[in-house]
Amino acid sequence: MEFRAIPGSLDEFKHWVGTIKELGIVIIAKSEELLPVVKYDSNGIDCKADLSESILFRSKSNKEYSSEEKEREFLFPMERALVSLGFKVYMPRNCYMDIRPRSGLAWKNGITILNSPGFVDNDYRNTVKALLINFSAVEFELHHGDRICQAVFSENYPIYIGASKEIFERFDEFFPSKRGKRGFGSTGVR
Ligand SMILES: O=c1ccn([C@H]2C[C@H](O)[C@@H](COP(=O)(O)OP(=O)(O)OP(=O)(O)O)O2)c(=O)[nH]1
Repeated sequence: MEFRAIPGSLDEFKHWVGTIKELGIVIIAKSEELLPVVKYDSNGIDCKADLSESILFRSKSNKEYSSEEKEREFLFPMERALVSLGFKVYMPRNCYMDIRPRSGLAWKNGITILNSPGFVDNDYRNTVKALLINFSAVEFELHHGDRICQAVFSENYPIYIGASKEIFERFDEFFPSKRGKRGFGSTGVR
């Protein structure tokens, strides 16, 4: 898989984006620290936990932990958490993205992706998220920026990757779609 840096400034990006739409995948992280880690020798990217976004927990425990300025959170045994990955993605038609567990976390800590593989629709424009579950008997400590899952694409397009808060926030203006920001059961069950 081929990775290329994208223009960082908003003006350059606006100019560039028109020509790229059918040619490649675009990943925009909210900040440099949340840029997914590119693995040149595979089709995957490692995605990081963004704890500055709220996490939706379903707790089975009565224990309470205070998180230190959202630098860390605890995932209790059998608890699930919807964790933001701090980036948005655009994919050309027919391409989709899978969110998959990391084997090391599953083996060492019992942490996996509950809806594995998570399916990111081609027209989804919100922050990509990971639905984690702790299948171990002890709580798991999660830190901001931890690599918690990996993403793979269904098609072999070049991947244009960069970090910009401004572009991240205005992402759906550049890549309008019918679904927009809706996901996670937005269409109900009937
Ligand atoms: O691991 C995941 C799974 C889904 N999503 C987002 C992108 C996806 O396009 C959207 C909807 O996912 P899916 O179609 O699997 O869920 P649904 O329950 O059918 O939701 P909807 O009714 O919104 O289609 O949620 C993620 O960010 N990560």
